[in-house]
Amino acid sequence: MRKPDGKIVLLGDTNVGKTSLLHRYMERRFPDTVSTVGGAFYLKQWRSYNISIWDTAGREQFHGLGSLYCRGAAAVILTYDVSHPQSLLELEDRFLGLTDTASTDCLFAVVGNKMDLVEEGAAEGREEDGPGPGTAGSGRSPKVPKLVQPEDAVALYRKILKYKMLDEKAVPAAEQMCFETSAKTGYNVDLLFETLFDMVVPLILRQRAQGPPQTVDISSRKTPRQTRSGCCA
Ligand SMILES: Nc1nc2c(ncn2[C@@H]2O[C@H](COP(=O)(O)OP(=O)(O)OP(=O)(O)O)[C@@H](O)[C@H]2O)c(=O)[nH]1
Ligand SMILES: [Mg+2]
Repeated sequence: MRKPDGKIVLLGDTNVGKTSLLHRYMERRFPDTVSTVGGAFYLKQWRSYNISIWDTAGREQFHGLGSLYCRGAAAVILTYDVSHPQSLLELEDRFLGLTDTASTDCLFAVVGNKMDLVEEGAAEGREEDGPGPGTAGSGRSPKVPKLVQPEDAVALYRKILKYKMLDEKAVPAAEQMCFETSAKTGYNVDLLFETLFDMVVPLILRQRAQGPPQTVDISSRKTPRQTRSGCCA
């Protein structure tokens, strides 16, 4: 298998729909899902580049793995559920810190999923393959109030930039990086992934131009003298 050229990671609380979004994009389906254990990835060829997309487990017990998956990531998709405000708060409290291991010029997308569930006309798009089985996904679910607004996602995006000490003018605008999606209907799912792929490609090219990461040749270093106590001098 060819080494991926770039990596995108999905993060967010359990049940927000990370696995479903990835299935919808890669397999064009909305299958029944089980809560993810650990993580899994898909490889997507985008133009001449291989991009790995990592699905992570949102459950607390797997939290420690998040920063491992984020290592060197070119983009992170922070996912919440538009009918569940706590899932947006969790992104800041529990998940943002995991991205410290991502690439220094990592891009961030903030994604509100399950738009089909909320009382708003926007996500009433055609279902690509009809309703599939599953709890929240089966049949026509009764609408619930939309409890997280796009402005809340934009506010989180600004907090991310502050946390990362990034200049707002040097990164994509919040409006470009905050999405509302439905894995069930497919609403905005292609837009989300393909916008990110296009943004990640220049990053890959930049990394290639800079060459491989600087390494230290430890074989050429002198062995430190040992002191009597056995410590290194
Ligand atoms: N109505 C609706 N249900 C969704 C949507 N996306 C996911 N679901 C449902 O929400 C539940 C959780 O979806 P998953 O994709 O497994 O959630 P997850 O974020 O991967 O959860 P973890 O793996 O535990 O972190 C499932 O019952 C899905 O069918 C959506 O866009 N609309
Ligand atoms: Mg999952």
